[in-house]
Amino acid sequence: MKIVVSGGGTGGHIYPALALIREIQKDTKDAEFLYIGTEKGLESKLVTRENIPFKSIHITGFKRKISIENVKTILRFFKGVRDSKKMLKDFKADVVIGTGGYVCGPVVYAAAKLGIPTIIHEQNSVPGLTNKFLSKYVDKIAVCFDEAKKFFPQEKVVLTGNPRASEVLGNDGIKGRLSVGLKTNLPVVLIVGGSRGARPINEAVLKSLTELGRKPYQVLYVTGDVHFEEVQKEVELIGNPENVIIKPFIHNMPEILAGTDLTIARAGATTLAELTSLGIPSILIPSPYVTNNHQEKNARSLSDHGAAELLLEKELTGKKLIEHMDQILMDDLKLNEMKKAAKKLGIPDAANRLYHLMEKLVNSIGSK
Ligand SMILES: CC(=O)N[C@H]1[C@@H](OP(=O)(O)OP(=O)(O)OC[C@H]2O[C@@H](n3ccc(=O)[nH]c3=O)[C@H](O)[C@@H]2O)O[C@H](CO)[C@@H](O)[C@@H]1O
Repeated sequence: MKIVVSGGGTGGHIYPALALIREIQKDTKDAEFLYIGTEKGLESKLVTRENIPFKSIHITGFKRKISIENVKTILRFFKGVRDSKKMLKDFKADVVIGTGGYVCGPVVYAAAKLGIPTIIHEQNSVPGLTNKFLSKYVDKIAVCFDEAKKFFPQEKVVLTGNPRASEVLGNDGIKGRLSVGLKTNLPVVLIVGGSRGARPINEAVLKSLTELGRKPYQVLYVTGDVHFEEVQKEVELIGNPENVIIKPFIHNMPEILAGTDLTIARAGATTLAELTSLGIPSILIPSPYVTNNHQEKNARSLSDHGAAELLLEKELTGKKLIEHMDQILMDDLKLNEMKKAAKKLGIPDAANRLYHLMEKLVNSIGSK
């Protein structure tokens, strides 16, 4: 089977696509893949390092305000559709799956117009602009939250969960810890601001750095690639405590998560799928800068069930961060309750569910 996957911009759209590819590769040697993304998005780096054939189109996102840029985006969209059609025909795609981000718009639309079976995967509880647009044209819509169903045509929607939830299972946490220089005998707090890092989280962590150095736990603090140098400069002035390891980006996140006791993160949907699948307690600081405030809604779907604590960015300080961490890590009962609550919300077989949906769709169309 020839499978085209498209999704990009940020890790939250790319890692689910990669996890689906790996699930299919585990099951069959007969699948061929083509990933269509943009050169500028994180996908051009992440996909090529996995040795998956990658092609790009040029496309930008819509601005919410009326602007001349939007006219250019419309022109780029139609050019993107033409380029995608050519790529899909040359590759002879049997099915096309979009995992979100604006690059999916022209690719999945082109596939639908060519009569190729199409699926979109929506990670969030509130869908993005591209998936809402595409929902009219695609055959199936895979969602990760029941709350997301109401935004789409009912006959197309299936709850699959996020394939990344499956991929993070069964990894070696000790190997993960050793890979970044963490000790094996102390609890680990992972601090990460989503795939691109988050300045407000970085500021709060820097304010609490000295205090963190006195704690009976260790911290893996991931700054985000673009913020790393700036953070390092500050750290040189403050001093880097021995129990705090600082990295720009983590490429072996499944192993790292397997060795993590508590996570402090933004509330990107893919991160949340990983945390619930593994049953990792978290303190979530949703980004208020996203469409329809969807990260807060994502976060509440965990915090309402006791799987996470919600800390709004407007209330975020270094002191608050440490208080929350201490309260959870110093209380075994609470930690265990949160673990159990998180695990209950996970969909660990999500990759298989999405793969199955894809196979069923291709077979049903093939037999018409
Ligand atoms: C600002 C923005 O628009 N963010 C969106 C984006 O977030 P973002 O790209 O930050 O997505 P998520 O937090 O959902 O997922 C990040 C992914 O990157 C991985 N990772 C992260 C850091 C790192 O160093 N290494 C690493 O591998 C995580 O394990 C996870 O698989 O997509 C999500 C999923 O649609 C949305 O919910 C978010 O609102």
